[in-house]
Amino acid sequence: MENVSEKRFPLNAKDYKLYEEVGEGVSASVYRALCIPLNEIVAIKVLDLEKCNNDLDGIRREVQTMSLIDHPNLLRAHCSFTTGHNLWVVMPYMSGGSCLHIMKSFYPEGFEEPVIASLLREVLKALVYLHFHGHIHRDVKAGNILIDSNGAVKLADFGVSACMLDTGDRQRSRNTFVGTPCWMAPEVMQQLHGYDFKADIWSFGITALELAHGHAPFSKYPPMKVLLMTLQNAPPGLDYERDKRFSKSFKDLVSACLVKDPKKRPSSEKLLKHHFFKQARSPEYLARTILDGLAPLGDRFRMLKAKEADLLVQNKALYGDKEQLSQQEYIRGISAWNFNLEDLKSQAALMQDDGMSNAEEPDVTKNQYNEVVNPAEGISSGAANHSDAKPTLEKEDGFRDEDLENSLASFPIRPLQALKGCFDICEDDVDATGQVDPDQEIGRNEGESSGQNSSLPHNVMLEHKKCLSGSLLPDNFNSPKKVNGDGDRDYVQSKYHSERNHSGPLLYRQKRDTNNLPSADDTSEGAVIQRKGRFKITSADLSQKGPSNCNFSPVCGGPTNPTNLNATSILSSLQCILQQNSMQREELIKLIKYLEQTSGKHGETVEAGTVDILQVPTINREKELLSQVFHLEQSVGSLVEELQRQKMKNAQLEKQLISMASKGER
Ligand SMILES: Nc1ncnc2c1ncn2[C@@H]1O[C@H](COP(=O)(O)OP(=O)(O)OP(=O)(O)O)[C@@H](O)[C@H]1O
Repeated sequence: MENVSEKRFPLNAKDYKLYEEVGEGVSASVYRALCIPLNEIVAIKVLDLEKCNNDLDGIRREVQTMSLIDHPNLLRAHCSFTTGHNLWVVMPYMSGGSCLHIMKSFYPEGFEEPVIASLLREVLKALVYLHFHGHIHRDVKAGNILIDSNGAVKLADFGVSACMLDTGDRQRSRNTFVGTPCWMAPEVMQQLHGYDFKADIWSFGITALELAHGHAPFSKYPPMKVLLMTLQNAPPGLDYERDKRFSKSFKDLVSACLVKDPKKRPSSEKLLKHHFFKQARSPEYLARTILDGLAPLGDRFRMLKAKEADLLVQNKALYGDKEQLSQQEYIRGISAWNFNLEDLKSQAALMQDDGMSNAEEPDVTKNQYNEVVNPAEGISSGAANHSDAKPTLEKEDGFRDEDLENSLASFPIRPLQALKGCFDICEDDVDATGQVDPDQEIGRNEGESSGQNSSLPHNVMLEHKKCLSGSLLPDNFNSPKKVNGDGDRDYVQSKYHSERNHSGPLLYRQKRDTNNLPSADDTSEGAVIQRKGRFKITSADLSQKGPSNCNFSPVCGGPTNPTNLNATSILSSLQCILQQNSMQREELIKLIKYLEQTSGKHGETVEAGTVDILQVPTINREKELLSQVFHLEQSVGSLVEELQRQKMKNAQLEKQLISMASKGER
């Protein structure tokens, strides 16, 4: 590996003496160390390559970026090399640690404005440089703003940075899902049109709020909720009332960055000219103000770690391992947030009930709607001036149930697919087309009516659901179109009436078939002779014979003029009844078998009883259906006869017309 610094840093582990740990990330631990030959204190980031989930490309990218950059506000690597299964990245030691650590230890309520301005200006300079060279940092946050003993500020962590120019076609926007949820721009979450440098400007705005409050907006929420809130709520901002201590220019800066439409965000270059930065001071000022009297970084890190461990134990009792672990990573502000679909689902489920009682962040969102634009100064605070802020009614927590539902319905498809490459997504849940597993759909749609009998095995449950839902015909039987809305309502009604008129399922089928009526031009069954309502008589029907005069109401579910029906539809109805009958039998037999098996342990009595109960109605129903079939056959015959008569009448009329016409010509 190369050595990129002017000084030649050795590429051998034995030339370094590792001291205490001073930081920890997802895949790395950072140590204070001594470079023995140069007698210089350095920081060494030790990455366990075996734990990096084969993301060697990402690591190579980080190291490359760290080596190539050359800007006083960017943390540059002295050198890097592998030792055993670890990668060591040697870099300048930033003894102040990260802004996040400093806030956690001494400024839990955030920094004063001049400090924030001084820090942010340095970060912005780094972003101007990165963006100019085609890089998006993608992980701008207080945890990645490091300070050295002199108050020099450096933006660190290129673990997730991306080069906009690193593909052959010089793509203009990225399509990957990286970053830390709280700081992540909405377009990065959405994955609709990719994203660009402006994603860093959003994160920069969130970082500004983080430095002002001591934590990022929504940081108390589970990641899934953060995603939804970022996408749906008005952008967070400085509150007119709560943040009185901050200037209007600061509020303006934040609201300029936190606009959902990336095009409306200023570039880093433009932002650097913002009047907010007029109050930025020198590194010495920072050193004097926020570093003075701080304990050594290693000690602070140890204390914070112990604090987090306590929190972990407390949370364990409350949430259980999994939830609490992701929260813990979250609290630490780790970038490569490792979630999977199941986590998201369970977090989404938690959201519905948690009441958000311990939430403090929603105030920000809620208050945004109360914020007033100050026309005199042309400055607004918070979301009031965000064109994309939605002035809808919200719950106290700033979160709307309908929105949550809508979002849950739409959200998982695209972002989660995009996430597939980056995180551990359960493949089974979303197929390649983004379709939901039909089995799951069945469970979701029919679960309520079926009462979710969990004691039955899955295959029996599905069959059983069909029985309970009225029609024993499969949904797509003879009718590929699914009936929605009123069609379903009719179906539901029919199932309750099916015992009385024995026409439930058939009625349903007839109704469904109306969705599939051929168009006026459809002549597949012969030319249309007569059309009444949804029925038609075609020339093909006229060739058939049979007895006349019958009543079709049991089949059609209501009084119907038999001349309105054609023989084809009646025959298909008869076939339908027969098929339905045999399917009913099959399913009943399956149920009986299942009950026989499961009740085996209860002995003979139960088994015999079960069969009796189920067999009696089956036999009765079969008889009724057979007699219906007989009636229907008669009806078909009479209809065909009637049609024949009409046909003859027509022929006679036609003859008369022809003879009258020929007389008229003469
Ligand atoms: N050069 C340094 N000097 C002092 N402390 C450092 C240095 N580099 C990193 N740290 C500390 O170590 C922590 C973790 O480092 P880093 O962010 O590079 O790891 P990571 O695995 O990329 O973490 P994350 O993904 O959470 O950003 C930092 O938050 C910081 O507190």
